[in-house]
Amino acid sequence: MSPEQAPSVDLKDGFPRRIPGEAPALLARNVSKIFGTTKVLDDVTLAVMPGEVHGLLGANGSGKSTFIKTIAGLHDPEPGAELILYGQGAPLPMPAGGARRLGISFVHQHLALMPSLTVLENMLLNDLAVEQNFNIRWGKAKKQVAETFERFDIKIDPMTRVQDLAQSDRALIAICRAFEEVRLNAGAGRGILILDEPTPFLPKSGVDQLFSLVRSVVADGASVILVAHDIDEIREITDRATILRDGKLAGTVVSEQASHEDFIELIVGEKVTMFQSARTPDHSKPIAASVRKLRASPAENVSFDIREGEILGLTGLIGSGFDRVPEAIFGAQKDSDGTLEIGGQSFALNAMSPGKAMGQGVAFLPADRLGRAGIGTLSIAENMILPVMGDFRNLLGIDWGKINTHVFDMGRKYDIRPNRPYQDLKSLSGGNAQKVLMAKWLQTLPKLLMLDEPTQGVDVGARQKLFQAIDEASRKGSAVLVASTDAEQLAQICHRVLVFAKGQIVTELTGADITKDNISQETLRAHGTQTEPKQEVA
Ligand SMILES: Nc1ncnc2c1ncn2[C@@H]1O[C@H](COP(=O)(O)OP(=O)(O)OP(=O)(O)O)[C@@H](O)[C@H]1O
Repeated sequence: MSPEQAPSVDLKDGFPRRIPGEAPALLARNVSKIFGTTKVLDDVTLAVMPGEVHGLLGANGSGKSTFIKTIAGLHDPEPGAELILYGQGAPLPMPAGGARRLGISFVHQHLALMPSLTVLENMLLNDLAVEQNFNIRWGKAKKQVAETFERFDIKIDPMTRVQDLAQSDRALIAICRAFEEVRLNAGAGRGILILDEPTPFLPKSGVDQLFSLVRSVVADGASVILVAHDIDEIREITDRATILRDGKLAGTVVSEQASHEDFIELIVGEKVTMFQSARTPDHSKPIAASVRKLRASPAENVSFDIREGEILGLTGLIGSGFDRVPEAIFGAQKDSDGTLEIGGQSFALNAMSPGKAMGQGVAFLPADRLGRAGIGTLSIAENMILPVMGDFRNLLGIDWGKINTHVFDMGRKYDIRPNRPYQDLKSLSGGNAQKVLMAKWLQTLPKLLMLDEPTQGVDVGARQKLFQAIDEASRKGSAVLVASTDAEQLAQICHRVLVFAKGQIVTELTGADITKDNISQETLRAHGTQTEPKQEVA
């Protein structure tokens, strides 16, 4: 945001005002929410000014999504809550469709897209909910969506089915739909766009694209609330930020006046020691797995070895093919080719299956946590216990008492909140669900553990615990393959990082060269100046 666009800050009452006496675009006061016996929001007040980008931060389970879903009308708040938009009282509980009519649009964590419908149908989903299909002029709608995509520089065919899109493209569609809604429904110079963790699925270029859209929306006078875990992103794009801790307001800060450490302390409530791996691969350890001539479009002719106890990062821009590698090794990717050597045997990847891979001690945690990685309608215990169910059989069948004790201990170890083994996975906050799924695989001590974006949506404090757990698994002998676009995460945990461009490994970083800046630079450089690919890395 340029200085003339940025709202000036009047700290007398904590609200930045562009015009003296200007009312907040959104003022939510005294919002509380109780689920069962747990108060997950406790008297939260948030004010967002016209033209402001306001960050909303907090540890996993601190209540951010619940707060947003309350504004959206998906949850009813406890009595006493108030919502005031541009100085006018608005209904709370919010009736169905009410927020949209009042010019508030949302991108929720689950994106609210229908995978079996086309991109075009998804762009019109809210209209489809209120209009008969034949009332929609499809030709005109297709043209409008094409124009919108052009304005947002999105290169996706509107007739593609959403189920065929990468997660990052799905996020762009949901974001684009919300931006359009605000523009069309709110009226000139108004509107509130609420983005609940839109960035974890986006590559760096997508984040830049999103931020330039955010800047253009607020330059027109609309306001944006952005929920994110990435403190650097929050400091880059927001004017102010509100931090929730255990459902309560921990503070509101002017973003450029708060340091990275200030944010961490407000989020966690204490200082946090950042995890850092030793970054020294042990070359004396035997090779745990060898991948040869792997092909899984766009990955092509990829070969590398991974040693026992090694944490190997795979990275690149989205579309460079690095994220296809774990899927292909696990037999979860159709039309892949090449071989995997593990445990003294060689497996053709075109005949690989998840069952075969697991039989060889290979575990894989995909990024899609409530799609392919976990089952939302099953409990924490059922999800966590699936790969080790056999250990809990006795003569009478499955010993659920023993399972609950084990899952509770794992919950304590990985800081899963709430630590209730019988609770459905889908009722956990995004980050806590991810901790359950990580624990599920870490407990099996696999020969080869493959993680796709393992700490997506996990807060800064819990991340350090997961990094320690990954490190512990590697010290016990697991070879760990981490596919991620998160350079900071890779720099914290990896012993070696392979950078991909156009389907090939083009750079290898080891030891002290593994820094956040180096990984980001190499990723961009590899994309722009790809020369001779490295065919084989050992
Ligand atoms: N429908 C529900 N039923 C019971 N508990 C719920 C429900 N929805 C949320 N919770 C609980 O409310 C608390 C706050 O969850 P919420 O999703 O708001 O956290 P969050 O701050 O958005 O976390 P994250 O960063 O992990 O997304 C969590 O303990 C969660 O388990």
